[in-house]
Amino acid sequence: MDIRFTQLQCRSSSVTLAIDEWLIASQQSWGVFSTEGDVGAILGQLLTHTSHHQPLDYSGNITGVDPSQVAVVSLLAQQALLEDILEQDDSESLGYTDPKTTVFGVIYGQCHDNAMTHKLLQELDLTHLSQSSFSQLSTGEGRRVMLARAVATQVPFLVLDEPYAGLDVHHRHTLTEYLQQLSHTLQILVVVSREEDLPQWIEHVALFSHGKLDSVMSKSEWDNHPVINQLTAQSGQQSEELLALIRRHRHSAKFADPVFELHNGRVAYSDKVIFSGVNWRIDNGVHWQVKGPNGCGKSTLLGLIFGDHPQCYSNDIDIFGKKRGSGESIWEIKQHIGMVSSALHMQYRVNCSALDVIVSGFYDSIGLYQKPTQQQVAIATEWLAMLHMGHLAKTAFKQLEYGQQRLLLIARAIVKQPTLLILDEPYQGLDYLGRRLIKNSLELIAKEQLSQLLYVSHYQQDSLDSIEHYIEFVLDDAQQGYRAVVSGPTLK
Ligand SMILES: Nc1ncnc2c1ncn2[C@@H]1O[C@H](COP(=O)(O)OP(=O)(O)OP(=O)(O)O)[C@@H](O)[C@H]1O
Repeated sequence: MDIRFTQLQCRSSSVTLAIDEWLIASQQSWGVFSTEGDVGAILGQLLTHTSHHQPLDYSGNITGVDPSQVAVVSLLAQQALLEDILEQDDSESLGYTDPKTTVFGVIYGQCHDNAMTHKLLQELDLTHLSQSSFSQLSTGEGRRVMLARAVATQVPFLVLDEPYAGLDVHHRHTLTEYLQQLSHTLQILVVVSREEDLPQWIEHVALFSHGKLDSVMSKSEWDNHPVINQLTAQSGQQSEELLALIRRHRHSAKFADPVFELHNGRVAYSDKVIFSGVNWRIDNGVHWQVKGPNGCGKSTLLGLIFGDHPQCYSNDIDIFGKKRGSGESIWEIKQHIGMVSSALHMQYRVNCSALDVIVSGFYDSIGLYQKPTQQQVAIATEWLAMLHMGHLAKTAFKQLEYGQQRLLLIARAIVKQPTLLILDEPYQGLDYLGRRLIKNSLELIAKEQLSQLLYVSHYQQDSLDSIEHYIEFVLDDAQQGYRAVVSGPTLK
């Protein structure tokens, strides 16, 4: 397809996109780097004539595109599919068998071709998950299914919005090679907000700044472009301002030491053991990063701490000085914990306003069901301004782009300054500046001990200087599933 954008101006309630002139010539694949805003989501909607919220309002021209021949992979599309599948599985659950939409079914549903489905399962390292329920997959597993599903549509043009988000190092590497192979037969638009995610094989790069197409260039020109240095300088000052806000409202609380202890932890499902023999203690004031490949059980482990994993009562856990299951209420525990994760993002399906989402952090609720105090509203309003979302205070959470939703959920987790701040791949969907802002702020929160961090990210670049303790899951050939290796300066 020869796709040409001319004098395009696009505006939705929450984002804007502007392109004076851009030609994606037939056979070309492009990398798109965006400093700010959900450019990938809007491009995907424009090229497929679909909209997740209200129809997109735009002026100018887009020529040469056949929307039925374009497929999009994005975090928002993954979220929407998951919601549909949960609804569908729920509505079928009145029967005697446990309904589940399998990974195989999700891919097969697009091509109705057994051989192709098996080939895609193999190419994307999903064969072992073929009969797993789509809704129970880990984040990285789900991302790979979304890509397989898009390829199964057999359209000649793919828009991949942050295709590497949530993938572990190994799968990021294999995906790059896989996309290169695909690019020989179809056109791909890879939209990223991390400079290291632009595949080396990409020849053309479009740079978007503040939602506007700033320039187009070759990959080698991109490699020497100064934009990253400029952005890094810009984000430093903003983070200081955010920390000043957190400091202004800081309060102190005393907690038992250790904060959390898991003895011989084990999580298993009928068909597999995820991990076993996990012994882990979180001492007061120590920050931890949880590491390991997709599907090893990182989110599961954090769910045991947070208390929303069904197997948290079958494990031997002490938290905040109490044995779990000894009569404590889940709210007693949760009031000391702030949490950001893809699972929470998925659960946050109520339709409250952007401001209320942040306020709901004071009550640990999904949605807001109590009348907040004036001070709580004032603090949440300050947060919104800091995130450049003041104008969206009354906009419904569901109307916002995925990255904006994620920023709100991060603010929701931090706003009450919890003892434990659990950040399970917090940056998913954030643009470059949003990610820098949050990363710098977390670094400062950790350094000043404003909260104790439990942190998951697959990117080496996301490492926080203040985190020196690691729990890493490694596959154990001698036993089924993973075991955990803990390391850090105060541990032997
Ligand atoms: N109800 C369930 N039944 C069977 N398997 C499940 C169920 N729920 C989760 N799993 C599996 O448990 C494993 C661990 O999932 P988890 O989300 O903890 O992984 P993770 O380490 O956080 O992965 P990622 O890096 O992709 O986020 C995955 O393989 C997932 O498919």
